[in-house]
Amino acid sequence: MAIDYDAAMALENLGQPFSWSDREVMLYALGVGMGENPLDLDELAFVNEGYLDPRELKVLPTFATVAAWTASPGHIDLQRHLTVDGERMIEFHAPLPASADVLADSFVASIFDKGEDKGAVITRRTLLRALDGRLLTTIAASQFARGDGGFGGPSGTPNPHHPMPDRSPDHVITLKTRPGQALLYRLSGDRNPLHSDPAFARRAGFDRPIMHGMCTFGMACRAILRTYADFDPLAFVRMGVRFSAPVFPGESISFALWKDGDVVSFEAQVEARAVTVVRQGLAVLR
Ligand SMILES: CCCCCCC[C@@H](O)CC(=O)SCCNC(=O)CCNC(=O)[C@H](O)C(C)(C)COP(=O)(O)OP(=O)(O)OC[C@H]1O[C@@H](n2cnc3c(N)ncnc32)[C@H](O)[C@@H]1OP(=O)(O)O
Repeated sequence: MAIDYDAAMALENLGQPFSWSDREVMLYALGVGMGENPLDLDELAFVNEGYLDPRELKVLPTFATVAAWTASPGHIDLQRHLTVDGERMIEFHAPLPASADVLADSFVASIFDKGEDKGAVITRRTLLRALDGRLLTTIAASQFARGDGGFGGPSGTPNPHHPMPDRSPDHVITLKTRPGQALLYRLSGDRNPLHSDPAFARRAGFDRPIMHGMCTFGMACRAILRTYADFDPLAFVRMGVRFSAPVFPGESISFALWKDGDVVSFEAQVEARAVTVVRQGLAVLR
């Protein structure tokens, strides 16, 4: 069924409650590959509560992407198996605590028609607030619905293009993923069978399950935390990416990073296949 543009744009859902504890925070950090080396004390701080002070547990900023994973303005009828994550942009207004009760407001921000042979790009915006009303994060999540183009909506793009600097990267950080990483990551909320069920992945045109875009996003955050933020989760003001090709669990991802003032630009490659999997990466640091 074609997207009903006016009905979809009117969707909103205000004040949906969510909560998490240190268990969800640690499970998420494990899902994006932290704790592989239990003697790496910098990453251990994200997967292990402090023995002397449990408040020492650090929260990865990109935990925001799963903290209210099921927050939704309402249903849009899409061909689910053909829908992939296209882009993400998060604004970090205040630190996420290691356990919290929050409220989520969700809206449809835009829907662009890329044509019948390409798809539709749907962007949902979610605002996470503490119970006292303080804004914690704003998340703009764009999905590329490959089977739903040509519905007659406006053409355009949700986010401005962020070009990479015209010089060699200042740093390249290569992070390994494990063959079973998506099976662990999905327990943080996104149980889309595209990441776990080989038959479902084949229906979508992939010869095996692909990695969650949000897992790659969390790994980019790890690379930036390590390289430019001294593992301080509070350093992040904003972070965004475009997913330009799928990653398969088990592959190594090389993050190319540039820093100009407070702005980190980044791209990611799976060098073994010579494919750029993340483009237009942007992180603004305090
Ligand atoms: C109801 C169900 C909800 C499901 C929620 C899903 C949540 C998760 O579980 C799903 C996932 O995590 S999927 C994994 C992560 N994502 C991916 O791997 C996608 C990788 N990207 C691609 O495959 C292609 O870029 C692809 C396919 C995205 C686009 O490739 P092409 O068709 O070759 O596009 P191209 O010709 O390069 O460009 C056409 C127009 O689209 C714009 N565009 C390209 N990539 C985009 C992207 N990633 N996001 C947003 N827009 C994008 C281009 O700019 C171009 O626009 P215009 O014509 O206006 O210039």
